[in-house]
Amino acid sequence: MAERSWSFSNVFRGIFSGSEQITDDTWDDLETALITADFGPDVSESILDQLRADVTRHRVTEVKEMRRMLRDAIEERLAAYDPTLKLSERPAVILVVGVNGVGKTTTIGKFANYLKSFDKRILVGAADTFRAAAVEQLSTWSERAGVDIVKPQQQGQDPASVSFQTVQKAVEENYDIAIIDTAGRLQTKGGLMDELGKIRRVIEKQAPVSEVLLVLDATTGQNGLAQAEAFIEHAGVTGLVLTKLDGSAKGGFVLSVQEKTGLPIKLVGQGEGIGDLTGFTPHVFAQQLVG
Ligand SMILES: Nc1nc2c(ncn2[C@@H]2O[C@H](COP(=O)(O)OP(=O)(O)OP(=O)(O)O)[C@@H](O)[C@H]2O)c(=O)[nH]1
Repeated sequence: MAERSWSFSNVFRGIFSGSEQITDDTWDDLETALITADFGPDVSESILDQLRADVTRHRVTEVKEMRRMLRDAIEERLAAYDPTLKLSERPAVILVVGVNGVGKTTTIGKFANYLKSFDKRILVGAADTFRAAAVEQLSTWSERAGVDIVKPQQQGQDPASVSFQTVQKAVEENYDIAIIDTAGRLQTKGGLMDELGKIRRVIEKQAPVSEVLLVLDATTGQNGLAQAEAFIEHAGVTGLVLTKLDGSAKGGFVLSVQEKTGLPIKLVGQGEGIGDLTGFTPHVFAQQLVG
C-alpha cells in the first residue's frame, strides 16, 4: 500500500534508524513522536509505560525489536473495539451525524458506493434541509454512486419528515440500507438533540435505527472531538467515521479517539474520491502508523 501523508512511520523512521540499540534518546524521541502524532498525553504515557515494562521483561535491547513491540501494543489496543457495522436489519437504517464540514455528505457518497459493490440496494435521504447546496451535493454523490435519493420537497422542510419519507420508501420498496444525511451545524446542545431525537422517533415508528455514525475530521484532532461532545453524550452514537486522514499527520488520533469515547471506529476516509473510504482494520492501521 502506498505510504500516506498521515503515516506515523515518517516520524518513527528517524527514531528507529538512528541507532541499533535502545538508549535514553530513543525513549525521549518516542515520547515526542507520540505527542506530535496526537496520541494525546494519557494514551502516550500509557503506551510508554507498557512498552517500558515489555522491554524490561523481555530484556530487549534492539530498537528493531522495540518497534515490533510498539506495533503490537498499538494493534492490540486498536482491536479492543469491534469495528463491525451492524447491517442485518432490513432495511438497515443509518444516521450520519457530526459538526459542520467534517465530511458527512462525502462519506455517505463513498459509503453508498462501497455498499453497492456488495449488491445492496441503497437509498439515501437528504435530511440536511437547511442548505439547498447540501441537498444538491448529496444528489450529485448519489448519482455518482448509482443509488436512489429522497430529497425534501421544499427547502427548510422538517428534517424529521424527510427522514420519515426515506425510511418509508426503504420499507415499502425493499431497500437493504437507508442512509440519512443530517445537518451539521454547530448548535446548542438542546436544539441539536431535539432535532436528532425527533428524527429518531419518527424513523423508529417504521424501523429500528441500526447505526448512528459520528463523523470526525482527523485533521482537527482532539479539538474536533471536544466539538462533537454533545453528539457523543446524547445522540446514541454507535460508531465513528474518521475522515481526512490523508491530510493529517495526526494518525495517533485514531487510537486516542477510541479510548476517549469508548466508541469503535467503523470507517476511515482517506481522500475526496469515491473510492477513498475503507473499513477499519487494526492490523493494517498499526502497520501504517508504526511502519
Ligand atoms: N482530503 C479529504 N477531504 C475530505 C474527506 N472527506 C471529506 N472531505 C472534504 O471535506 C469537505 C467537506 O465535506 P462535506 O462532505 O461537505 O462535509 P459535511 O460534513 O457534509 O458538511 P456540512 O453539510 O456543511 O456539515 C469537502 O471539501 C470534502 O471534499 C477525506 O477523507 N479526505
